[in-house]
Amino acid sequence: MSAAAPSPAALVESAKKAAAIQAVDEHLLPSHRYIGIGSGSTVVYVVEAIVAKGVDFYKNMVFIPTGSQSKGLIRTAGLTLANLDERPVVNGRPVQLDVCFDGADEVDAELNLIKGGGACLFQEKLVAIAAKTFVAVADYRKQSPRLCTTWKNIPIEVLPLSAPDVLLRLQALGSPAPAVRSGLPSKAGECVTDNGMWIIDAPFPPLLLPSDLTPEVDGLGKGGVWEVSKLADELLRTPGIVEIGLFHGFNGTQAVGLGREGQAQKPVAAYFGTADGKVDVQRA
Ligand SMILES: O=C[C@H](O)[C@H](O)[C@H](O)COP(=O)(O)O
Repeated sequence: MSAAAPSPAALVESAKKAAAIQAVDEHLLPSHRYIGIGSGSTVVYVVEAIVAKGVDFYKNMVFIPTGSQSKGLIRTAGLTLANLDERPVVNGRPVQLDVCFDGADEVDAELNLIKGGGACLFQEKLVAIAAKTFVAVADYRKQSPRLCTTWKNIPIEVLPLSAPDVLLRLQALGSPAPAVRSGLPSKAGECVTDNGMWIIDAPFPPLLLPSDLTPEVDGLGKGGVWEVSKLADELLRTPGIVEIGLFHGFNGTQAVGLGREGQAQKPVAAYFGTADGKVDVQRA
C-alpha cells in the first residue's frame, strides 16, 4: 500500500519551512550581530532554521522582535532578545540591523508587500526599515502579479477613536466595504494590536505598479484604482491611521544609493516554498 499523499495544509507547512531554511542559509552570516524576527506562522520556521545552525553560530547574535508573538518565539528558542530601542547608538545613530526576516500576506511582481493579516504591521515596518537587508519568507499562495489580487484587503492600524472617520475616508478613497477587524473567535469585540490599536481591513481593486500607468490610467484612485505608492501616501495622510500594511517603495540596497538608509520597506528578495518541495526566489 502506498503512503497517503500529504494534505494541502501539510504541503503549505513544508513549503514555509523550505523557504525559511533557504532564506536563512542565504542571508544570515556568522558575522551578523543584530537580526530582526518578524511575526506570523512562517517566521516560526525561520527561528527553527537559525537554532538548527547551533549555538556557536548564533551565540553572539541579538534578535529584535516585531511584537509579542515574535518576542515569545525568540525567548522560547533560547536566543538573545533585545527591543528595537535597545540597540547601541554609534556616531549618533542606532546601529542598523544586519538582516530582518519576515512573512507576508501577498507579494507583487516588484516585491511590494501586504502585511498585517495577523494584526502585526507597525512594529514589523519599524524593524524592517531598521535593517540593511530585509528578506520575505512565504509559501506559494502569497505570490501575485499585483497586490489585492488574492489577499483582497489592506490591513490598516488605527487609533480606536478615529475608526468611524477613517472608515468614511476609506470609502471616499474607493474601498467598497472597509471594516474594523473582529477579535472573534478568540476575543470578544475588536482585534487589538500589540500597540493597543485596532485594525481596519480595507478592500481595494488590484493595486497598479508604476509601469501600468498611462495617460488614461493615472493610479490616483478613480473608481478605486490606485497605484501602490500613491495609495500608501494618501492613506498615511489620513489622521487616525497609525500605519498601513503596505510595504512599498525601495529596498535596502536601493536605499544606500538614494541616501535613504533606514527607510527601506521592500525586501531584497522573497522566498516562496512551492507545493513540490522547491523554493522559488523572487529577487529585486
Ligand atoms: O500580521 C502578521 C504579519 O504581517 C505576518 O508576517 C503575515 O500575516 C504573514 O503571516 P504568515 O506567515 O502566518 O502567513
